[in-house]
Amino acid sequence: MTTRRPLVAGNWKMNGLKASVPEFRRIVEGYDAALRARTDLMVCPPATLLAGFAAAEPGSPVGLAGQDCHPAASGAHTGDISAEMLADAGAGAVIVGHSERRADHGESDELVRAKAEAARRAGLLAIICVGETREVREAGRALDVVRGQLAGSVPDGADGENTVIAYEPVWAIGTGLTPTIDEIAEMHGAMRAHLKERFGGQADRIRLLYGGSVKPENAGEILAAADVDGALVGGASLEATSFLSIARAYL
Ligand SMILES: O=C[C@H](O)COP(=O)(O)O
Repeated sequence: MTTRRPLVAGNWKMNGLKASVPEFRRIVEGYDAALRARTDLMVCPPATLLAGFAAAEPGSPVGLAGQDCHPAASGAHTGDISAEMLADAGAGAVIVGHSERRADHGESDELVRAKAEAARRAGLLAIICVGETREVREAGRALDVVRGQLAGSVPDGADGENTVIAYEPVWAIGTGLTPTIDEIAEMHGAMRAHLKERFGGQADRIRLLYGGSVKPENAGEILAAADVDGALVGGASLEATSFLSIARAYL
């Protein structure tokens, strides 16, 4: 049986200023030997803070990640940031295809896949997000829709070293609502089965995170669900205390 090392990643979204450096430091200080032995920890700050966080804690065991990247390495793309730039700023990973980007910027599966390929080109771990809307779940089509997103968004050659998948039901993000543990396990099992059809044994090495209203109060139950290899945390990652408390569910 393959052992997957858990990953707890904090997506700060469009939150944080230079004044947030001490909060990041508290996360680094709280990532003690016991936690390090059990789980990877990562913070995904706004791009403006990446280099500052990296400089504030050089060599930190807490990973840093971007929240998006352009498919191209460089060029005339005003306002965009490439995977290479994120790597240069100190990131080791990048989130692609978050539902907020799919909704706010009309990102398609094809574009998300190109971004994941760009992440690999730059040597970054791609955290590829998928997840259904409330309407889709209520219509009983959640599994099919997420399988379709995986088929379209995950590049060929994905493996445990270059890819993490985050299942984030759109209706659970920032709402305090979560699927039942059975629903989470069902979805993660379906995602694993889909990845196995395409990638064979490598699928057992790809970590599947759950995201959507993960809090210290529900982390223990969610992180113990079958085929859940960690969490992508939004709001509760902004404070070191709550973020670390979620990671401590692994102790
Ligand atoms: O990327 C993180 C997710 O969108 C979850 O956000 P949330 O924990 O605030 O619900």
